[in-house]
Amino acid sequence: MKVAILSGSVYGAAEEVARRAVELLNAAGFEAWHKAGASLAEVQAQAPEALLAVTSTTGMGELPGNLQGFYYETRDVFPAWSGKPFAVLALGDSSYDTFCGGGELMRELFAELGMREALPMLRLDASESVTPEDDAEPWLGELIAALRA
Ligand SMILES: Cc1cc2nc3c(=O)[nH]c(=O)nc-3n(C[C@H](O)[C@H](O)[C@H](O)COP(=O)(O)O)c2cc1C
Repeated sequence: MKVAILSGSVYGAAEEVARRAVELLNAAGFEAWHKAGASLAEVQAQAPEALLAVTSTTGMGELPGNLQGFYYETRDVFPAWSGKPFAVLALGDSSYDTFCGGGELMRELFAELGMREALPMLRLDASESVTPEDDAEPWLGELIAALRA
C-alpha cells in the first residue's frame, strides 16, 4: 500500500518523526513517500492509498508554514479522496490552550473530504518529552496494523 506522509514543522521535530514513520512503514512492507513542503499536485502524483499527516503547531493553534500550502490547496481543490484512510500525528505543547491545534486542522480537513480516520490522532506533548520520534513508535505500530486490516 502506498502511503503519502505530509509533514509540517518549524524547528524540525515533526520532520524527524515523519522520517521515522517512513522507516517503520517501509520496514513493514508499505511504500511510504514523504516530502517536506509537498504541494497537493505532488501528493496526487503519488496516487496514495492512505495519508499520514505529521504536524506540529505554531502561533496560536496554527499549522507550520510548510504545511499551509497543502492545507489551503486541498481545501480549494477538494480532491476525490473520499473513503481513503488517514491518520494524524500531532506534536504540540500542553502549556498552550490550543494544544495540537495544527493536528486538529488536518483532521477536520481530511474529515471534510470524507476520508476515514484509521486510528485516533496521537498528541505528543513537548512539555513532557524531548524524543517524539521514539514516543511515536507504538502508535506507528498501531497504524501499520490498522492499515493492514
Ligand atoms: C512560537 C511557538 C508557538 C507554539 N504554539 C503552539 C500551540 O499553539 N499549540 C501547541 O500545542 N503547541 C505550540 N507550540 C509547541 C510546538 O508545536 C512544539 O514544541 C513542537 O514539538 C515543535 O515541533 P517542530 O520542531 O516540528 O516545529 C508552539 C511553539 C512555539 C515555539
